[in-house]
Amino acid sequence: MRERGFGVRRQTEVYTSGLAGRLPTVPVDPGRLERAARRKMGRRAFAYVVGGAGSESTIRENRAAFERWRIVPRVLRGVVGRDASVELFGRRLSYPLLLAPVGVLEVAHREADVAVARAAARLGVPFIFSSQASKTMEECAAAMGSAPRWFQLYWSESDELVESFVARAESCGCEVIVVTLDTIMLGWRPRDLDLGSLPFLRGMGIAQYTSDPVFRRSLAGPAGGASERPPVTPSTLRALLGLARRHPGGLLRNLRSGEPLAAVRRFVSTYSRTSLRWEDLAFLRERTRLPVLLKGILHPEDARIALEHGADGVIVSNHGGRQVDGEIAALDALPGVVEEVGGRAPVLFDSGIRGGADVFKALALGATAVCLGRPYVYGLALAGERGVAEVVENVLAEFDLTMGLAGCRSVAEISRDLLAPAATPPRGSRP
Ligand SMILES: Cc1cc2nc3c(=O)[nH]c(=O)nc-3n(C[C@H](O)[C@H](O)[C@H](O)COP(=O)(O)O)c2cc1C
Ligand SMILES: O=C(O)C(=O)c1ccccc1
Repeated sequence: MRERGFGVRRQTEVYTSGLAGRLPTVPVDPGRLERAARRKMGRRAFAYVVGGAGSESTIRENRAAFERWRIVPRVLRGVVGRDASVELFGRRLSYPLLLAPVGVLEVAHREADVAVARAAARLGVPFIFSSQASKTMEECAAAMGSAPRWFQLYWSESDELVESFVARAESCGCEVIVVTLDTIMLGWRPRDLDLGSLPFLRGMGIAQYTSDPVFRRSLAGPAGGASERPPVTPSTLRALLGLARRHPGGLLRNLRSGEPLAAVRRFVSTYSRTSLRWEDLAFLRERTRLPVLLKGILHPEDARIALEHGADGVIVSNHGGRQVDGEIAALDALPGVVEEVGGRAPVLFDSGIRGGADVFKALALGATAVCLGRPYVYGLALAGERGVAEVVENVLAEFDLTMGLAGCRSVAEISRDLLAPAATPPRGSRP
């Protein structure tokens, strides 16, 4: 989509617009970006996005791990015409970057996933649709033309729902199914707990479910709970009003039918299957010809078992530190997984990518490509589609510059010997 050298032109553009007195729409510095989003977003919304499990030591560790590696550039290598493209599952991508699946994007912006889909399509960066999206995969796909998109699956208790999601993803033109394995239960998140965010979040991020024929059918029967009435307290009334407003079918009719509440209850009881085991992957394998990628792999042994069970690749990730407090930094887990996989399949990476130099380090440690998470959500909160596009462009521009300044003309040249361990342990690190 974008030609080579885009990053360099972009940097020139940034300076030129700076000279002309024009400022970027969203802060370029990741720390300032996060702080600007905090000021703009409601406190529950921001806490949900920024927050993590327990003491948030995993979030800090994700960043500290990047600081423990330093880049050792090579010079005089002729870096004109740099090519940052990579081939992934039969498609050549201009950059080794994707947008991570992020649920509940309506907390950041009214247009939510659709704004992200438009920005991603404009840049040719694949967008991984979340199972917990605020807009349906069909709406997002329609906003993307033929640009690349993938689908992330939370494996439901219901086999039929899993089948339906996968079939819908295929018809929407998704090219890869990503199965997230680290969130079979939601982590312990003190920020959300202390703010009492549950009623705020209830009923959000369930668009893929409420638009699904299998899910809707399951609401009709007695088990759907549509006939149950909650006790009416001010807080249930507020939650119900919010829910009814967010669901198609008119406020009053919705409230009378009890359907929104039933949908939430059904969602909570079916979105995830804690009994899932390796053997279950065969079910998915039999139902799709798309490549299947397992997200949330940290142990090298699990990477090996994943390939034995027919996975087409893995994503090394700790869910941005949102699931297990005290977990290994995703970047520290990367080399072990890369070694175990031994080039047999792509190894993607996320958790802690904040700028282009981070992309470079992850690639030097063996990642095939990386996923950007929270930063694009902050761009979305600040300026919708344009904000997302700017955040992504900034990461790409910095990556392109880092490549060139480190003496690399292609992604294949980003090798392990261009990194050295930091001589001193990291002091504070940027968020
Ligand atoms: C608000 C929020 C919601 C998320 N929702 C999902 C999701 O629905 N599915 C999923 O696989 N990962 C989800 N993730 C995890 C991201 O895909 C990714 O692993 C994580 O954001 C990477 O960490 P980073 O943002 O610190 O770089 C979510 C992350 C955040 C911050
Ligand atoms: O918050 C998350 O990180 C996430 O992945 C999720 C999981 C289930 C429901 C909503 C979000």
